Amino acid sequence: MDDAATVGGGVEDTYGEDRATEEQLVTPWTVSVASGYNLLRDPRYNKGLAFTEKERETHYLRGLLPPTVISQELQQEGNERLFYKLLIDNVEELLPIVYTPTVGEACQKYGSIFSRPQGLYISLKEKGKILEVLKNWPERSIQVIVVTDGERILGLGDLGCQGMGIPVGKLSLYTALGGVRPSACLPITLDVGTNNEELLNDEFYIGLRQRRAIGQEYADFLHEFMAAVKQNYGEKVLIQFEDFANHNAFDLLARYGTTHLVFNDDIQGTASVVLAGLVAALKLVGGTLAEHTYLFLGAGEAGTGIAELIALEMSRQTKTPIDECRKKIWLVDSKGLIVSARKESLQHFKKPWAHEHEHVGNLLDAVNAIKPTVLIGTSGKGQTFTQEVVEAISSFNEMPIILALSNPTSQAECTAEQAYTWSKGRAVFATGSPFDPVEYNGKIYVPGQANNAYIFPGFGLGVVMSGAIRVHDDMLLAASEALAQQVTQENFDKGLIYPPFSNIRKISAHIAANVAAKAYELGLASRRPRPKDLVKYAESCMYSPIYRNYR
Ligand SMILES: NC(=O)C1=CN([C@@H]2O[C@H](COP(=O)(O)OP(=O)(O)OC[C@H]3O[C@@H](n4cnc5c(N)ncnc54)[C@H](OP(=O)(O)O)[C@@H]3O)[C@@H](O)[C@H]2O)C=CC1
Ligand SMILES: CC(=O)C(=O)O
Ligand SMILES: [Mg+2]
Repeated sequence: MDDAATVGGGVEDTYGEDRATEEQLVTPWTVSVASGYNLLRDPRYNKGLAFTEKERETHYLRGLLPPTVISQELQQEGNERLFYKLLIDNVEELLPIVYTPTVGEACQKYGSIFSRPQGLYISLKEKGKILEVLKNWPERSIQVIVVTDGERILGLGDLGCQGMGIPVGKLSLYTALGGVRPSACLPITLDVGTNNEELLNDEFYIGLRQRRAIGQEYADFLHEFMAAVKQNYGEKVLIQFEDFANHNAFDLLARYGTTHLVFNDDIQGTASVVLAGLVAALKLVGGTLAEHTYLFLGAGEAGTGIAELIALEMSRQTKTPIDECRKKIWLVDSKGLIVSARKESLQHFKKPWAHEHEHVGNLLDAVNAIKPTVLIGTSGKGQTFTQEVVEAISSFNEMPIILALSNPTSQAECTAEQAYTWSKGRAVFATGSPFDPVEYNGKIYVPGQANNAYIFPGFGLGVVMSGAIRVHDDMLLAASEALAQQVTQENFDKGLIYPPFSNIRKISAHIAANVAAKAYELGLASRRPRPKDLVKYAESCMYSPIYRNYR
């Protein structure tokens, strides 16, 4: 039986209050019905001018609102359902505000804009008491946690405690794009200090003013957190690691992948979305995955994560050992091309990519030496796909595939305009942050957005709705396949390798269904019986922001 299991009469004892002995501490939660002024101040239940006459009468709202009653569609105020309705109905327009690039700026300024808690802050001060801190969060039935320690926020570096904007933003997409209800989502920032001097000296900084904990201290803190989450929410809560630095991210995933339901969005979600884009791109440029040659700028979480999933899919398709497939993929890091002579000094996640080749010191030389058909930027450094680089890859490819994945916009390896102009309109191009369409030689080019936001909401829904207990690589491939299948001829005709975000709820339902199907096939799904039509089931599970009627 798990920790949130039933007691005596089958009543759920989520926080163990009924089972607690007299010596054990319990949290005195109360539940009350909101009415009057308090109801209007509660973002979860407030409907503002959309309260009906009857609701105004029964909930003591007379006089607190002007007399007019208007529909949700016309409302201009702020509450949770209205927020999600607006976001879902205008997703393409609002994504850049809720998500990259604006979320990056919000993190940079989080100290000055902090007003109310949107998630849990768990700092080193809480060591030994993390379970108690989790119990302070008012929601008990949590299905998805996005957690960061703020060390690699987008391509903006260490933003410490102010990284909270990322879990908050990601989880709002879980709801808007994937239909996971907001009350089941919990954003968490683990504050283990920051090495960002500017923040340490900023009077408005909201985090601990100390340098980052490392080594055993860090590992113990994370271990307490992971154990507390499992104890409090059970085995089936999905823990999404987000924007950790790579020296911790790979280890955390390996360490907890066998004991918890964990997913690293930067390594795994990004890999799944990029593989989908590449599979779709092949319809435009021709060839199979194995017939292409890949060069990455950036060999961290995103770069090596994508490389590994491409190699895995290639290996499945060609029935060739994965080691052989890896040889089609090359990566450049801050020291140049990753080659076998560097193997000893490489971080472990780079070692599989250290192929036989002479030293190459920079990207341009690597492009000319490797002659890739696909160039992928995951360096977090802006303007690194220079004119020479784009011209070089365009000189030996009719249609080079160029993905500038680094976020936010300021860190993109090149802009859409640069990619189309320098490739003379021949590049199949997508970016991590959104770029407007570009007119080149009288033709309009629409860059797609290669961002893990296509994958994680649907992936998470699939995991949650099937009651999966572990994440398996095949579930990432399933998500990727479902996304690639959603690209229509109309999208291809515009040069797009991703479907528009305006259809994202439908796309997410397909991704969720494919992921759930794989979880059942692998014996990892605990929800029985398996729903027959998983797409319909996914749609039926999705949160809708339409106002509910109050008694
Ligand atoms: N579009 C999307 O969905 C996603 C985009 N990203 C973006 O990708 C970027 C990287 O993220 P992530 O992989 O997690 O970061 P990491 O820190 O793990 O990796 C960065 C890599 O880039 C290399 N690098 C840095 N500067 C240069 C340079 N000037 N020349 C060559 N290589 C360089 C680093 O080299 P070294 O190892 O030598 O230090 C490292 O290998 C971020 O901007 C992030 O926003 C991430 C996830 C998803
Ligand atoms: C998109 C994302 O996860 C990142 O840039 O880190
Ligand atoms: Mg990220």
